[in-house]
Amino acid sequence: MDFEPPFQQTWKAIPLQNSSHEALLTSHDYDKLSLAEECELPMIDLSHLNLGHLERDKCMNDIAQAANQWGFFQVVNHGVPQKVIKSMQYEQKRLFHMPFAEKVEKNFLNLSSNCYRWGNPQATCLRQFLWSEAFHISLNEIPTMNDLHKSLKSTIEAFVKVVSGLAKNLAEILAQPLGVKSIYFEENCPPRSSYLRLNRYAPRPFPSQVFGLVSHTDTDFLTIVHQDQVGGLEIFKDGRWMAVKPNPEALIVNIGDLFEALSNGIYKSIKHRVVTGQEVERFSVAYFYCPSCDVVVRSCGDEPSTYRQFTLREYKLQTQIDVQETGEKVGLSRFLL
Ligand SMILES: O=C(O)CCC(=O)C(=O)O
Ligand SMILES: [Fe+2]
Repeated sequence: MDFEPPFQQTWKAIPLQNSSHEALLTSHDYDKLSLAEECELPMIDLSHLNLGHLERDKCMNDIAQAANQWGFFQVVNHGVPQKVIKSMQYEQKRLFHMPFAEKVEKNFLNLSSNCYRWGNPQATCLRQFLWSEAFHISLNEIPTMNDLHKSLKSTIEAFVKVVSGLAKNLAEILAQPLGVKSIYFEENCPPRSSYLRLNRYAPRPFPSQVFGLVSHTDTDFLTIVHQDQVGGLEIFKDGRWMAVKPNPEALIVNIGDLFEALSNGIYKSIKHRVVTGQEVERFSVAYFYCPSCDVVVRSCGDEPSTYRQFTLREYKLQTQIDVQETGEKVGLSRFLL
């Protein structure tokens, strides 16, 4: 197990006020995590976009409705070949199962130094600790990735190629009812401004649940996620946490903060988190569809804007400050008018 980051030691080193780590694990706060009810996300069959006018319009309407009412939906017949998904899963597992000492090396894969992340260095209490590791890769960096891992690089390239096309299509469909010009994404989201995140959620060594990812919203226009069959993704809907039922055929799509701002709150960037399993590790890959850092995002439509305009650069900077000061991202509410 030389690939496993030292989760347990780091977790134990987090100072506690009045309780022991073991006592906290059996406390009410931790136990109630397991109560999330399972839900199936709205299902969109994208093959309907290629049928007649009526089916196409209904499909587009269903997408906009899901973005408005759930902020999350799943798509099938999405055009990402199973072969590409399978090799992504294979390469991802191989990557995370490399020795921890290599993964933390500065020039590992020839990616930027903060690309590999594990745990949560900023955690000031147990509930902020993450029992997971990730490679957060700017698409900008992929061409210069280390050729020592050729098959990983070519798999990432193949995956990104199809998923970025899907992200753009979905964004354009979502833009239509808002009256946002269909060229908007072509103009503002160059192919290399997006991100890919490979996630591994390590099995937790004790019975009570801990987070793989704490509650958050995504900082992008939209996210496309492929998760394996282990489960653990939860969304906050109608005042409670609901567990997303895995579907082997589907990709998950969720609205990010930038689309919520652009749509003036019509599409919802909702909170989600990942709870880890006890016996098995879980893998997921997320594609974050983003504009260039200096594009000004402003709300569309005739209604008074809920949020002031901002750039992604500004938004990320604010998030960094908030995380440093409070341990958490505050998000869109920082930009309320
Ligand atoms: O692992 C998942 O299912 C979700 C990942 C996620 O929310 C993220 O990377 O932002
Ligand atoms: Fe997320």
